[in-house]
Amino acid sequence: MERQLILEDGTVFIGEGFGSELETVGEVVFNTGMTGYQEILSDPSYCGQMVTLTYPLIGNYGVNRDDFESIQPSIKALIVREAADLPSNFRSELTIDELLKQKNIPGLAGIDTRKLTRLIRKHGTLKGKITGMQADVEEVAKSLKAKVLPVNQVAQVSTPTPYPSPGRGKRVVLVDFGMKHGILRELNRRDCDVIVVPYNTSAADILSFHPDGVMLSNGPGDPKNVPEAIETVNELLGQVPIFGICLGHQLFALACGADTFKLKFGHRGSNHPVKELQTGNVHITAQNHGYTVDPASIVSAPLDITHVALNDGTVEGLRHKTAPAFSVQYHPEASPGPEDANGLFEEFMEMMEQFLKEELVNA
Ligand SMILES: NC(=O)CC[C@H](N)C(=O)O
Repeated sequence: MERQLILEDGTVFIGEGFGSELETVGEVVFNTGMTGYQEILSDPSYCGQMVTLTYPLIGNYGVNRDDFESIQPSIKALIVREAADLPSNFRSELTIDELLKQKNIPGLAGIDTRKLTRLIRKHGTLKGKITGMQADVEEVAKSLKAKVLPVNQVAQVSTPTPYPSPGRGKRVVLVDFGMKHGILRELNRRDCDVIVVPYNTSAADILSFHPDGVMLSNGPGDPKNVPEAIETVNELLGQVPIFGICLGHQLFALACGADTFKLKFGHRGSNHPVKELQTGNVHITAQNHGYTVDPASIVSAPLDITHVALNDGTVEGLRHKTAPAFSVQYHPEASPGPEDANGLFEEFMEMMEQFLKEELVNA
């Protein structure tokens, strides 16, 4: 069925609807990964966003049982050049169309995704609506312009109650701001005894689990929309080793007195080069973020910049000057990949071990 994507600036893309027939409004962003559509559409950090994929053929290896990054995808819509309806892969269980129908997510195929991406790069992320052909373009564009998108996405995707993911090793409290399964998978692989807690858990409640370390997950939206978490991270500083990823990194920065701002069109893809300043090593990383830490604000914060993006020089990693705490803007858990930065989980394990030793010495 013919459907259209209307943007707030009045641009229209007419294509073929697939998946759900729902009408939907969201922030339109693009991801440049050549593979990984299943992980992208189930990454809770995309909550409230419509994602266009620049790779032209999506769905060609189907959807499998294992590669989801959350149980319930919270992406608003998927926009593609071509949706493959005959996937070919031994793991494939569903087509992309079947999955989107099952999860009630609209898809739009057959549009010029290159043109859409260039538009977003030029004007910055735009609000958009996927709707039927009868909609009045001018009216929709006007109402989109005036529309304020919801800001409570973290509350929507975080777990409502704590739950354990047991292991015999280090006890890690994982604060769930919209966690990708990949983070839990990496901690479990290292035999961590993980307790996943809601985003608004207090520092006292986190410490009551006697953790060896605290992990701050990725998540959707503006980090400034979760002030309670900034407060919590601030209280935890110095008391327990902390490792933050993406939204967790931004919350860590804000908790240390630094600032964040919104990028024009963000970083979303699987091949973003990041340089580690100390060694000069470059890692190719998976990224998905619209906000970033302001480097000018770090000068007066107790933080060192450890990593920078090679494409645009933005901050990609931070370390606290005195407390055992560090964070990265990119995704060491990869999912879909690449896995260059996976060693950061080892660094976290070592940091927890070191902290424990120092505590024993000082006891
Ligand atoms: N993947 C993430 O955690 C994204 C963080 C934040 N929502 C941003 O867009 O910058």
